[in-house]
Amino acid sequence: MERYMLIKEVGDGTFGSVWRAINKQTGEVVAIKKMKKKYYTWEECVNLREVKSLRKMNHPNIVKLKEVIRENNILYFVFEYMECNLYQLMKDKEKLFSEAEVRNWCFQVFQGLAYMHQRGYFHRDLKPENLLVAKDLIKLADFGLARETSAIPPYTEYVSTRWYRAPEVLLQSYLYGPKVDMWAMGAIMAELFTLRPLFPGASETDQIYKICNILGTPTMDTWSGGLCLARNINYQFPQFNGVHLSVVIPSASDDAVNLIASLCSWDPSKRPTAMEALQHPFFQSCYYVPPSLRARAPITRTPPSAGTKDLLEQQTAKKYPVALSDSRIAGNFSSPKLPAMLSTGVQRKLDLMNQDLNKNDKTMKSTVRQQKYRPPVRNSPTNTGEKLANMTIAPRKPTIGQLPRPMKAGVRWSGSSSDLLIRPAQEFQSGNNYPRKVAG
Ligand SMILES: Nc1ncnc2c1ncn2[C@@H]1O[C@H](COP(=O)(O)OP(=O)(O)OP(=O)(O)O)[C@@H](O)[C@H]1O
Repeated sequence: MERYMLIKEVGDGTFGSVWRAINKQTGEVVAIKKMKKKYYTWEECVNLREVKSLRKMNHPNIVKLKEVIRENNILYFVFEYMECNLYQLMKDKEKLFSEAEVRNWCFQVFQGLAYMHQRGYFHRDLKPENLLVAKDLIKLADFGLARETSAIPPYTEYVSTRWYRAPEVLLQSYLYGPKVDMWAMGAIMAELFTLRPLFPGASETDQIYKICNILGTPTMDTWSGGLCLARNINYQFPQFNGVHLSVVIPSASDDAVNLIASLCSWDPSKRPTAMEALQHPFFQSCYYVPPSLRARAPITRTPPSAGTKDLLEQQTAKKYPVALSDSRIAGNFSSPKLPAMLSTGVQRKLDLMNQDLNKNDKTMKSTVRQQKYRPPVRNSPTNTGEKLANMTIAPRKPTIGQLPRPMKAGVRWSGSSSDLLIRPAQEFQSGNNYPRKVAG
């Protein structure tokens, strides 16, 4: 560790604190995650999920693990450094992000996800804090909960931060898969548009309540498997008709709303894969023609109906999807100031995915924000957590089209989930000191 000089703490997670540091020999700025738990042998370290999964991943939208160091029984991960996380970008934002910005980020995240899902991993804890941003680049981080899809269920331990937790996980399915990441992305994408969490549940029960409130109660048609899961744990869904997502996310285009709606399908099998999401019309403009080709070829967009094959054919034809959908950003590609990672990594994205498709058959089948974004306290991840088992929520009076009340700064609540929806905003205490901890 003497090779590194720690500069400043930039993050304090459940498992470790993260520092901006400098490699004294090379001058390179890195992020060093110092694990809180002590590690007395190397075997313990190499078996860590974060190590096992990350060392196998090499993708421009997945944060690069450079080195693992164990010194005095303390474990350090050395990562490439990223400027901030997506939550930090959202929390102080006064104006909404443009759709082009949302599109750019989401396109990249789906590429990272497509890559990791194809390699047989899923993340399981996607949330804005785990999406790291540097300029126009965004990368998946925090693989502490990543899991191999080939791992044998049941998956019983704690999974994912509540607000982004898929309904099958909330209902204690032991057989969930990569589609949990797609659900989380639907919730994150909506949050990028509104700067407020889509399903800010105050507890696991309230989490399902909030989902029902927006999506409508699941039915045999929309999610028969979910009704079984609920029955298994003696849980009764609250009754809601739901609202159209365009009402909840008014600034999003029809394409964006359509994609979010399919990502947030109750039934995991109805959610698109990451590869399918990349081909959604919302990303139609995300195809970048390198400057060298611009004079010769017009930008070709992926037809809305294009399948994987078409997409891959387009890559072969050197139409690089780089999630840079406006000309200002695209122009940056010819800039000599462009960071090396942009010039090398980004254009390889779908090429890498293409390789993986062939190689790896393990693939499993602008308005000012009205309220400051101040989520509630959350508990640390826990294996026990509160459970829905044996808990029955009496059907509440159906409230057609009722939306969660905008969250006030520092909203704190006690009482039932329904209170949250009906209490006047002024009853909420205000204050800005709420840590964004919603796990459990
Ligand atoms: N490579 C990086 N570059 C810059 N900042 C980083 C980097 N990695 C992590 N961070 C910052 O540190 C925070 C915590 O990191 P990380 O999520 O890996 O820790 P954790 O203990 O696993 O957290 P969690 O409580 O989410 O499980 C991130 O939200 C981010 O703000």
